[in-house]
Amino acid sequence: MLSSDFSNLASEAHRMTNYGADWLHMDIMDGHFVPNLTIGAPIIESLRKHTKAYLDCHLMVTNPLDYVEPLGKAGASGFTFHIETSKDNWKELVERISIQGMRPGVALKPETPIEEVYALVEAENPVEMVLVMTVEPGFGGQKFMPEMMDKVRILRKKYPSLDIEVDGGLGPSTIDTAASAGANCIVAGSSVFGAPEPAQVISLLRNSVEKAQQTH
Ligand SMILES: O=C(CO)[C@H](O)[C@H](O)COP(=O)(O)O
Ligand SMILES: [Fe+2]
Repeated sequence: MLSSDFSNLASEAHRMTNYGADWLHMDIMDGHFVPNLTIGAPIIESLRKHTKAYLDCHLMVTNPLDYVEPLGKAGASGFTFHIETSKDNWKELVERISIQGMRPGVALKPETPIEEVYALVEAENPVEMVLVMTVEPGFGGQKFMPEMMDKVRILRKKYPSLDIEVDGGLGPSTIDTAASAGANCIVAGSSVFGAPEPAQVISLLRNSVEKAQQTH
């Protein structure tokens, strides 16, 4: 939703779910962890009144713990924090996210090694999704980094049933690379919002993932 018209968020959300989107990816940025500022819990709360869609919140903030309760109460569905901000308190974070009824996920920046998330996937209270950033976090419309696919391949081999999300620069020209590496949750902002027929792009992305899953 980073590429949506923020002044018409509810109608943009309806537009995307009608076009076939399964989830709405909500980029929460604090102007500190990343040099951009977007939305927070009040806007998620407002949007929740207009849609039943899964709100997949991606926390690009320095203190994700501060956002758990507000976002849980606002009706967020998934809460994905960055490992770079949470090396010392991820266990507490995951536990509190689950208590708030949200699905915990962990994200990693391009320069962060994949090994840093293994403990979170293997924990007693594990994260349920790993988000592999395929651009530097902060802005939409950047170029996909194919070299991040090594991380996706390693994760898919190690954890066959894990949800692996890729985020940044995904669209018709990059989806096959991500899908064949093993990604099954695809975030697409500019390629969908910028398309003359967004429904066609969404269906192309889905088909690519389903085809790759059949051949795995
Ligand atoms: O987390 C993000 C940026 O930090 C966005 O989710 C991501 O960039 C999606 O936008 P696009 O598809 O335009 O690259
Ligand atoms: Fe994102």
